[in-house]
Amino acid sequence: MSVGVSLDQQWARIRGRLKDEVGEIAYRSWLQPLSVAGIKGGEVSIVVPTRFMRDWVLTHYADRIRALWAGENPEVQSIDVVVASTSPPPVMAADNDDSDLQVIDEPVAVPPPRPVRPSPEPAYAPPGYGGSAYAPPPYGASDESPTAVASVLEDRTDISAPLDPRFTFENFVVGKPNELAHAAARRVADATAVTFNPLFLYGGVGLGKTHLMHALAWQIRKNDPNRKVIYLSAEKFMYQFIRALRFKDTMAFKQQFRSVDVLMIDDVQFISGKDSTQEEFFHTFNALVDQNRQVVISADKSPSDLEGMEERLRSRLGWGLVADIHPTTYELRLGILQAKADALNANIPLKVLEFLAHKITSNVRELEGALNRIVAHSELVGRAITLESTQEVLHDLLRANDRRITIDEIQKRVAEHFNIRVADMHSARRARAVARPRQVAMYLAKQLTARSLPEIGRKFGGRDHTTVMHAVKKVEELRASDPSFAEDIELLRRMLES
Ligand SMILES: Nc1ncnc2c1ncn2[C@@H]1O[C@H](COP(=O)(O)OP(=O)(O)OP(=O)(O)O)[C@@H](O)[C@H]1O
Repeated sequence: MSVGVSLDQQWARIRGRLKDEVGEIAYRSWLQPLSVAGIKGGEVSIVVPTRFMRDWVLTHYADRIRALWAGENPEVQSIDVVVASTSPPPVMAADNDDSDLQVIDEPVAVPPPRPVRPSPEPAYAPPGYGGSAYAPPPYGASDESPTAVASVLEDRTDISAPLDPRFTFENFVVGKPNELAHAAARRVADATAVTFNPLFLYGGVGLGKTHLMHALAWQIRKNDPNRKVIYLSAEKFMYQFIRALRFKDTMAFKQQFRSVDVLMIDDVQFISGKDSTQEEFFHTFNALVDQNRQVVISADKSPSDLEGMEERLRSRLGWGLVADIHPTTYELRLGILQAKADALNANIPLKVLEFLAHKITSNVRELEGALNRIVAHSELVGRAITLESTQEVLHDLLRANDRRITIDEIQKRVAEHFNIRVADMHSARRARAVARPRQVAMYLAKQLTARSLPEIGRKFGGRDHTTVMHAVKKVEELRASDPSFAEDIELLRRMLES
């Protein structure tokens, strides 16, 4: 039949339209590997390399492909999507628009299934058939790279990551900054029915997200050992997914993840910008939530702030309960230090713990590291822990933790505290209600930053350094004579330092 070439051209045009409509990444993932075997009785046969891809194309793109075909060729009424296999398909190469397209009169011959797991090869490219029709799905952004895939091939451990025995609820110290996240994790762990789904925990580095996730998983396992809980990092999720693609094993991958009672994914920000992993994650997530299975996610930012995440995923992640872990306060740091010192059975003077809680404000991981260092040092040299030895042993860490508080921050905090406008810090107004907070801010700027008096003056509406000196003196006097004023200042200082 002479229509072969025109069918070829039609398919090329349809592919062009699809690419424009769905975008480069989705096109390369799901549509580029498609090829057309022919047309028979008004039905176009489309060949895909895997069953997973067939399911995907049928659910996501079939209607559109059919409509585009009907637009191109009035003869077309339906499409059929079939899985190809190891032998070269009797079709045009998806990437080779010059090849002739055969029109077939027989149903597409579907070659026997390919082995599910070819033996791992060092090379990234999957074994293609005839080197033509199959283009490996792209792995989203550049990080999903051949090297990543290669390293993943070695990793064939259980899908759930091991839980750290130290990360339990019993060992988690609760304070204001983490009380909501802790209560939510406890509720989910002890609930018999799914309450909020997903539970989304977020907070800065080293503030206890992983600890809480593990604690939750331990608790669920303890309450009901039959519940299937999978905990893993988003990074590992991505590697598993890549490996599944690599081995054409995506159905097993899906089944594994979609048959759990509780799915916990840590550090989900890792898949930002990795579009194909996000896509898969999104579907896994939806499938579980639809079946009323519990999903728990952690991240370093709130769902709405996760850049590089697809909008629909971000909004879906925020549907349940979003609980944040705030930076630690002095009290929480001290509480954590005391708990860890007890656990280590170490005899550490309270003033050393207070000193550490005051100085190491970055995160709990560093705080713990500092404690371990001074304990180890004391054991090695056989001397008791003192404030002096602590300062000596930790001098590098302490320097790095010298918080650089800015004058802007001080002005903002003080203005908030006294309920005045930040602009009043710079204004010429002399009313007491404004002038006193301004003096407090100047005083704190002198105490908490390394700025000189003239520099501070400049930041307060170009005031003279003598004005700053006067403010510092005045605040010191008031602190000495008025305990509630002194308390206010102390509170502000702590807030700024935490
Ligand atoms: N409230 C707490 N009580 C006791 N230990 C804590 C607390 N918060 C954090 N930790 C400890 O601090 C360390 C770091 O915590 P974790 O690994 O959970 O942080 P994270 O928020 O997951 O960090 P990252 O963002 O790097 O993944 C752990 O050893 C953890 O046990």
